[in-house]
Amino acid sequence: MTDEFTTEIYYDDDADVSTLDNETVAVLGYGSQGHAHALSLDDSGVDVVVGLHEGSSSRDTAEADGLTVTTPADAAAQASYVSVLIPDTVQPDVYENAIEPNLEAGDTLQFAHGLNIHYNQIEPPEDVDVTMIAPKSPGHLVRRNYVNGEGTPGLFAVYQDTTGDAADRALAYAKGIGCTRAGVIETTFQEEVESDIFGEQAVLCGGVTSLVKHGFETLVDAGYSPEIAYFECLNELKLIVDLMYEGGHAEMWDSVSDTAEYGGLSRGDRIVDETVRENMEEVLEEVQNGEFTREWILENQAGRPSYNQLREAEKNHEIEQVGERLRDLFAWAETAESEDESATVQADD
Ligand SMILES: NC(=O)C1=CN([C@@H]2O[C@H](COP(=O)(O)OP(=O)(O)OC[C@H]3O[C@@H](n4cnc5c(N)ncnc54)[C@H](OP(=O)(O)O)[C@@H]3O)[C@@H](O)[C@H]2O)C=CC1
Ligand SMILES: CC[C@](O)(C(C)=O)C(=O)O
Ligand SMILES: [Mg+2]
Ligand SMILES: [Mg+2]
Repeated sequence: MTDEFTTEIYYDDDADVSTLDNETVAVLGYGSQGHAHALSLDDSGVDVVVGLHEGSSSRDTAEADGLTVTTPADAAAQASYVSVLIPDTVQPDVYENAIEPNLEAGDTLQFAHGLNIHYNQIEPPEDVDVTMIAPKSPGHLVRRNYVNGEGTPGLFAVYQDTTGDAADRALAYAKGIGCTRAGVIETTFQEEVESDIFGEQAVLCGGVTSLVKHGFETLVDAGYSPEIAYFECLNELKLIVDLMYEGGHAEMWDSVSDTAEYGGLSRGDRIVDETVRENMEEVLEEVQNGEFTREWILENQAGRPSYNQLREAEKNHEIEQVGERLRDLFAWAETAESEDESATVQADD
C-alpha cells in the first residue's frame, strides 16, 4: 500500500490468496473476463466452479480447460463467492433466477463492472458482501499477463461489507487473477462505472476508432492508397501507443522525429478541438445521469436493432477489409498468433 497517491493502491504483499481457502468461487460466464478469472484462480489454488447456461457454447471450452462446469444456479448454490462475469445486459435476469435464490448470509457477490449495482438493476440483500474487482484490460490480456508472470492493473470497491472481511476476500481474489502484481486501486462503484463507460466511449473504443476512420477516409478520399492509409492511421497507432504506455507522452515525443513532434504539438489540438471536448462533456453527462444506461437497456429489450446496424457498418468499413487482407500477408500477424497460441497452451496446461 502507498500513501503517495490520492487513493489506496494494493499490491501482492497486501493480499493473501489463502483467505479463500475455505471458499468455493463460482465464476459465472466463460467469455473475455470469465475464462481469465476462472483459469487464473484455478492456477492460484482457489476452488473454482464455472456457471454456464444450458446449451452454452462456452461449456466445451471450459471443460476442455479442465474446469468443473455446471449451471449458474448450481454454481451459485455450491459457492460462497459468486463472481458475475456474464454480459451486463443479462446479469439482472440471471441474478433474479439463478443467483439471488442461492445466496446465503455472508456470501460474496462480486462484479467486474458496477453498472447493474450503480443503476439499481440488481439490488442484493443486505446480508451479503458486494464487491468489485475490475481489471483495467480486456480479459484475454488479463489471462495472458497472468500466464507470463505479469500483472494487470485493476480497480477494487466494496459496496456492502456485512462480514467485515469483504475487502480481504476481494483482494485475495484480485491476487488470484494477477491484478495485485500490477496494483489494485481502491474506488467506488459509482466512480468505476462512470469513468469506465466514459473512457470506452470517448477515448479507448469509440473515440479512437472514430479518429482512425476519419484519418483513413481523409487520406483515401484525397487519392492516397488505402494500404498506405491503413499503415499510417491504424497499424502504426499500436507502436505509438506502446511508447505512451511505457513512458507517457514524453517517451513517444522523444522517439518520433522533431518534424512529427512540432507538427503534432502544433496541429493536434486543431484536430481534437474544443468542440470535441464539449462532445466529451455531453457524453459524460449522459453516463452520469443514467441516459446512456436507459438507452442501452431499451436497445436490448427491442432486440438490439441499432447495435446490429452499427456493428454491420463498422464491419463493412473499407479500413476493415484492407486491414484483413494486409494482416494476412504479413509475418508479424503469424508471430502474434503463435504467441497467443503458446499462451493458450500454457493456460490449458
Ligand atoms: N470484456 C472485458 O474485457 C471487460 C469486461 N468487464 C465486465 O465483465 C463482465 C463480463 O464481460 P465480458 O467478459 O465482456 O462478457 P462476455 O460477453 O465475454 O461473456 C460471455 C460469457 O457469458 C456467457 N453468458 C451469456 N449469457 C449468459 C446467461 N444468460 N447465463 C449464463 N452465462 C451467459 C456466455 O456463454 P455463451 O457464449 O456460451 O452463451 C459466455 O461464456 C461485464 O460486467 C463487463 O462489463 C470489465 C472489464 C473488462
Ligand atoms: C475498454 C472496454 C472495457 O471497459 C474494458 C476492456 O476495460 C470493456 O467494457 O470491455
Ligand atoms: Mg474498462
Ligand atoms: Mg467497460
